[in-house]
Amino acid sequence: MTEDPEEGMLSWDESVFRDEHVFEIDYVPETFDHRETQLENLKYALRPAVRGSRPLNTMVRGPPGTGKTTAVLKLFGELTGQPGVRTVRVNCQLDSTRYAVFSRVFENVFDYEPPSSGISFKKLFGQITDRLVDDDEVLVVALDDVNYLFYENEASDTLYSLLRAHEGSAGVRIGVIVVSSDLSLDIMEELDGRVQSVFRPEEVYFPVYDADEIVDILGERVDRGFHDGVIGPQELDRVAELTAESGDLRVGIDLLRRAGLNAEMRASRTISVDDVETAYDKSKYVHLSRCLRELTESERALVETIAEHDGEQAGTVYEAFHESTDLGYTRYTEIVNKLDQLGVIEADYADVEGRGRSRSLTLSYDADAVLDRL
Ligand SMILES: Nc1ncnc2c1ncn2[C@@H]1O[C@H](COP(=O)(O)OP(=O)(O)OP(=O)(O)O)[C@@H](O)[C@H]1O
Repeated sequence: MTEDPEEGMLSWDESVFRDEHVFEIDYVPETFDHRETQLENLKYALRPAVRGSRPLNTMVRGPPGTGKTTAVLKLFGELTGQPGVRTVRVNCQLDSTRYAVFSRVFENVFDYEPPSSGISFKKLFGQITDRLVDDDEVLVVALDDVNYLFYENEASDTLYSLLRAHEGSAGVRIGVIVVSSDLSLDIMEELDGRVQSVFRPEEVYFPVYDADEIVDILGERVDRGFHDGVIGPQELDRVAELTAESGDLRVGIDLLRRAGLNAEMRASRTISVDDVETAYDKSKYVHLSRCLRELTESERALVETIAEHDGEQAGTVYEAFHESTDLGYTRYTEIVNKLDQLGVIEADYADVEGRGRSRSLTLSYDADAVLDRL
């Protein structure tokens, strides 16, 4: 499409963006629609903290990009204004051991990092709990992406220390929110018996947004991020439709930003459906990268094997997988199901001549794109 130089061309200081920052990954949105029930349930669990009591522990689950972290950040933001309540969000991908989690809590409580020479866990723990008691503060810890603590075999110890802190030190009140997007991980099942007996969390589930909800949510971003009239309803619908394929809102946000950049590249003031389609060639990988990021080593190994045997029967893939990892069939099937559920692969039943029904395993993305991101 060509633009009239007088009317449509963008000069250097012109942009389709009113505020490009709202399309960035760490932007916390002002409005947070379609999560009323989840916020209510989380508030219910946290309310005792405001009254100076130990909050209820909570388990937040749901697929990637469904607003779990944002919900926690929003509520923590509100609680920060409340006297006697301290909130700490730990990203367990970065802090994946008990020591690292408590170091992060220490840093929040004391406003400086624990000594780099290293002190024993017991000391670290003691200093934190003493301070909380002295300051008469209730502590709420959100363990975001808690699955990483499980991968490192640190989950039970970490939760045990947090949940039983009040036993060793009178007056300590700590509540825990665990957040997980790994739906194949049975958190309760994986915890030691000693933790299971003290951890009876409230459960809050975050389902994927449907296309109408996505239009609503992204419409808000559009209003804040683009100048008026930059994207029309038809183009926004297409963005929502493509986002709904994975259900990961990050795809939609990235798509809007890239579509805006594409429009600017054509020196246009408005985004066309074509700008959206071209942007999707890149934005669709936002979800893939998010999914690959959280895979364990054996899960990655299977993705790699499937990439080398794309579209082949599950039995054939198993042989190659077993050859390279020595893992058995049960584990193999679990991983296949996880990858299928994440949308990284499609495991479809098909009739195979002479062998009855068998599953064929196909990557949902281009094999090179997957291997590049592994
Ligand atoms: N209801 C909503 N309104 C506005 N923005 C939202 C909403 N839900 C999610 N988002 C946006 O979508 C992106 C992903 O959300 P968030 O990180 O909270 O998801 P998540 O469920 O924690 O994902 P993951 O499990 O992958 O960590 C963020 O940029 C967030 O701002």
